[in-house]
Amino acid sequence: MLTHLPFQGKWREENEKEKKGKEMSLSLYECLRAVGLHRHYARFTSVGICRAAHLSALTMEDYPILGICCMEDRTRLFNLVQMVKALDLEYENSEDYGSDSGDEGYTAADSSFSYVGGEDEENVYNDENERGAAEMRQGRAKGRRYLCSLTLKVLRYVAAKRKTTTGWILIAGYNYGLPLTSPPAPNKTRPGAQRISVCVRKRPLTRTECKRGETDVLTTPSEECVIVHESKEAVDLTQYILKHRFYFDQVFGEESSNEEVYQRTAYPLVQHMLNGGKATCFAYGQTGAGKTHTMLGSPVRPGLYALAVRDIFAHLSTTHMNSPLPVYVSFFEIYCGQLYDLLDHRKRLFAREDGLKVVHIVGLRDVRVDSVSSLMEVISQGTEVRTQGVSGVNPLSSRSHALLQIQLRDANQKIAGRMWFVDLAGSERASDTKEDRQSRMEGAEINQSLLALKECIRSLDQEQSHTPFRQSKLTQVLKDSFVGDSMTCMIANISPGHLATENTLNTLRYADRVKELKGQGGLRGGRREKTNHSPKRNLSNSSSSSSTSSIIGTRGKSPPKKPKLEDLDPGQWRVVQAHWEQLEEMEALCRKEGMLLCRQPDMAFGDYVHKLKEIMERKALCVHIMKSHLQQYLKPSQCNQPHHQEKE
Ligand SMILES: Nc1ncnc2c1ncn2[C@@H]1O[C@H](COP(=O)(O)OP(=O)(O)OP(=O)(O)O)[C@@H](O)[C@H]1O
Repeated sequence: MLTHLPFQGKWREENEKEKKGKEMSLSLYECLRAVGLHRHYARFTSVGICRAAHLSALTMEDYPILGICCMEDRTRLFNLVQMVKALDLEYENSEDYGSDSGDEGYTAADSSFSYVGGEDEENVYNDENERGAAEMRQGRAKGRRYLCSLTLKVLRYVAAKRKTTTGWILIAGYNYGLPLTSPPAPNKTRPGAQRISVCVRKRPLTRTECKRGETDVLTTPSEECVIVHESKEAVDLTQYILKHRFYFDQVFGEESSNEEVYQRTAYPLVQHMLNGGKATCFAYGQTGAGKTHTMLGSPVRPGLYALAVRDIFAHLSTTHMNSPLPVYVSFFEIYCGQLYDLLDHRKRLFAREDGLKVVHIVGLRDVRVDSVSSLMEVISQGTEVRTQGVSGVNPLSSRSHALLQIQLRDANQKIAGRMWFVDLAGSERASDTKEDRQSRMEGAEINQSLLALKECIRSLDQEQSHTPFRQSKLTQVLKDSFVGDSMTCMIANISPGHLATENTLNTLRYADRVKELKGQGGLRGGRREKTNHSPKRNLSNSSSSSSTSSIIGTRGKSPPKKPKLEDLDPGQWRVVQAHWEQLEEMEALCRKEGMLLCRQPDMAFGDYVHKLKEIMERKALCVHIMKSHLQQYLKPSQCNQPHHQEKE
């Protein structure tokens, strides 16, 4: 407590000695500022507390003397004192810390600081003492470095502490530190009625996962929202939880049945097909996340294939009673960029474009089915020969994309409706796969095709004139589904276990990207306005949109505002920092490999990270970068430096 401390005596003397005409302390001010108590700085110094280290002697009884009265300020000071106490040992033992280097060397003028040591001090010492003076200067320089790191530690500690003590950290639509998704607009159309819908399905923990003691890190608070609770560790080793919130057209919890999922995802597509249209339903996700369970199901719980065919036959039997349209199915896989017929002993197939740019799969076997059971028989034949492999995540992982095509044909054998069900290969990172060459090639091929698929769906969504079908075999054979009046639904399957958190986040980010730019001129614009209250959303919006305006200046928009670093929480600082370093590293590697790095204005931070990861994995030749654009938002060096925050 202050009354028992010789602060009026020993500290003051010490401080008098230390200051010697120099200005007031930096680190104390910075520490107080970090917790929002800098307005009390004068009071602190007036009672002799001029250095951050002095704070460790404070007790709560001293708070009123220092003008700290309200509960909030008391809590802040308490946290700060604990922090300084925790660092005390380091402070005492630090070799870097010069014996006389307290808070000297800096001036405090309101909230801006400048260094005033150095030159002036040299005059204090004469030539004989030059060596000693040089040593002292060195000591001070070390001291200043130490002070800087101390201040940083205090800042990080306090920020982390503040978050942990208040509970969870919430990051909306988390994307490498940049939130992307927004809550859905209130009057949105039903998922099935949209041309493109993106849904998420969470499966329950399996028995094996339960036995392993895995915990469920996913919650689905509403039909459109899923939250990932990611366990993290702060710099001071404090554990905290990051909550990543994502919004989709439809989110299915673990209690949802295949029938329910079907009704809200594929059923509208089947109706569209029965009206002569084209539709595609994708199951996407990490291996073991439930794609096959959703698509194929089991005899007891039939999946989307069977449920769709059930409805098709039911419809045909009522509307075409006399001569129902024949139903044909074909089933093939795309493995390492090659097509194999699963209904014809894995015969190699070729996708060829005719003069009208229509893609045909030459040699593909069609099988006519007349009931659900005959369809299931055909599918089980094909599934048996589908390529599977061992991934780091799953001992029996699907390593190919399986495509089931259901066609209705009229009397002239012309297509009167077509539907694709695509069970995509496991989306886990290539690094999760085994190290042999074949597995790496599989992983790279899968990644490339998934990326191409995302691009195609996005361009379809935005009604762009050019859709990059040829980027992969998958998009090439599905070309027909991306043009005209087609409908698409993507079901992102996610595993709830904590060990799968990273892959789950990647799946959700991917799905989020597919949907991200939905209706740039419409829905998303509306959403953006609606959700601009959050500083994090401001960051997201400014980083992922209108990025050209400040660089190219062609869109007539005012430049996006810089996000303020104080608006980011510590979790974001760290992630941005970490990914930035990773980026630099990857970029350097790309250059070393002689790769061409070209820049494209409309690229968000998350995309950039993804692209670089992709390129590192598949060694492609081109990556689109808007680094200078990113830099203006996310200067990593600023993340930890309060001085820069000040300037912001
Ligand atoms: N919604 C669910 N309810 C109950 N069990 C599920 C559900 N989804 C998946 N499972 C179970 O989880 C396990 C893995 O599911 P599944 O084989 O469908 O994964 P996958 O994503 O198809 O994997 P891969 O890509 O390797 O083929 C299976 O045992 C399956 O029965």
